[in-house]
Formats: sequence, C-alpha cells, structure tokens
Amino acid sequence: MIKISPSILASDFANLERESKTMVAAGADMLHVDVMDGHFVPNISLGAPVVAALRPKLPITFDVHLMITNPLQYLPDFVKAGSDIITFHYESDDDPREVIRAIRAAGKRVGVSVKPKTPAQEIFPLLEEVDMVLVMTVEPGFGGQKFMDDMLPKIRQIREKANALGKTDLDIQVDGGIADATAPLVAAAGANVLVAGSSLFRQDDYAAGILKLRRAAEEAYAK
Ligand SMILES: O=C(CO)[C@@H](O)[C@H](O)COP(=O)(O)O
Ligand SMILES: [Fe+2]
Repeated sequence: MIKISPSILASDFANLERESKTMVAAGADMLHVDVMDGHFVPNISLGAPVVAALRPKLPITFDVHLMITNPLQYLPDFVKAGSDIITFHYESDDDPREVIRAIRAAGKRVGVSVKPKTPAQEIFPLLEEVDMVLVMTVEPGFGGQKFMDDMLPKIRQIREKANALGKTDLDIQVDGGIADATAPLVAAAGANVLVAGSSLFRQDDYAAGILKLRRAAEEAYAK
C-alpha cells in the first residue's frame, strides 16, 4: 500500500553501488534518483550515465525525478538509461502534455511534479493522463531541508480530485523532509509513495529505518 523510495542523493556517492544495493536489500520499493541541471534548481547532481551504470546492478524500479528545465531534450537519455518512472516538473519550460506523451510513447510510467508554490488546481487537468503526482514538500534542489506542512492540504486536494475522477489508483508521491514524524501526516493526507533521503541514509540500519517509516505511514493511511 505504502511504497518507500529512498533518495540516493543522500547516499555516499563514493560508494553509490554499495549504498544502493544495501538500500534495495533493506526493503526499498524503488530507488529515487534526483536529477538537477543547475538551471531549474540551483544545484547539479547526476545525470543519465549514472542511471545507466546503476540500472543493471539493481533489480528495482528506478524512480527518476527530473529537476531540469528541458525534460523533452534529455528524455531519450533517461529512457535509454533504463528509468522506469520518469517524473518531470510542471514548471519546466516544456509543454506538460507533450512531455507526458513522450514519456508514454517510450513505454515508461509518467509522473508530474509540482513545486510548493504551484497550486494543486493547476495540474487537475493532467490527472487522468499521469500515473503519479509528486508533491514537493520542500523547494526542490537540496536534500536535508525542513518539511513544509502547509503542503498537506495540497496532497489532500489532489487525492480528493483523483477520487472524484474515479482515478483511485493514482500514486501520490511526496518528497522532502520525509521522516518518522512527517510520514503519518502525508499518509493521512493521501500520499502513498514516500521519498526519503537523509532520514534513511543517516541511519546505521537501513532495514529498520524503512520498516519504521513504512509502519508509521501505513497506520495513518489506513485511517
Ligand atoms: O528532490 C529532492 C530535493 O530536491 C529530494 O528527493 C531530496 O533528495 C529529498 O531529501 P530529504 O529531504 O529526504 O533529505
Ligand atoms: Fe526528489
């Protein structure tokens, strides 16, 4: 019911393969890969070659979060690299419907992400066309930031709208500041895919960390 997607942005990049494998063995449902271009966000992280290098080593869903200005331009690279879910930002320079079409045409699952200042209503017309909505719970660009609890109504509005449209299987992902204390809040609001970077990778026991996060969210989601 609840899916946990650890963000490798918070891992030790000098040991990326080992870190990712340990997280997968610890029970992650997918791996969240943060791609930042230094334009859309004021930070540069990693790109398609890193996804391509990791992909054959890890039998898990690659959940790729594109924080880039021109998703259409780089999409073929991320498709070729073996991404499974490709999430682009609604606020990017490309036409959202065109990006959705291109991701679908490549046979990948589609996510659309909204920054904190973008109201839920802006993406309502796209809900029927995507598999997942990613509600940013921090300003995109960096890990380790504080969870914005004023994003909770946005999660609720998107879940309610999706249900009203009969799209009860829409995945709602949250990303930024997700930890044991915030997981129940987002799950109660209707999020079912939790990205967690620093809160998981800073723990010694990744399996215990994932279990605790999952339990905290599941208890709240069921209510
Ligand atoms: O997309 C982003 C940041 O822009 C995230 O995926 C972060 O990597 C989450 O990090 P934490 O807030 O969990 O440390
Ligand atoms: Fe992310």
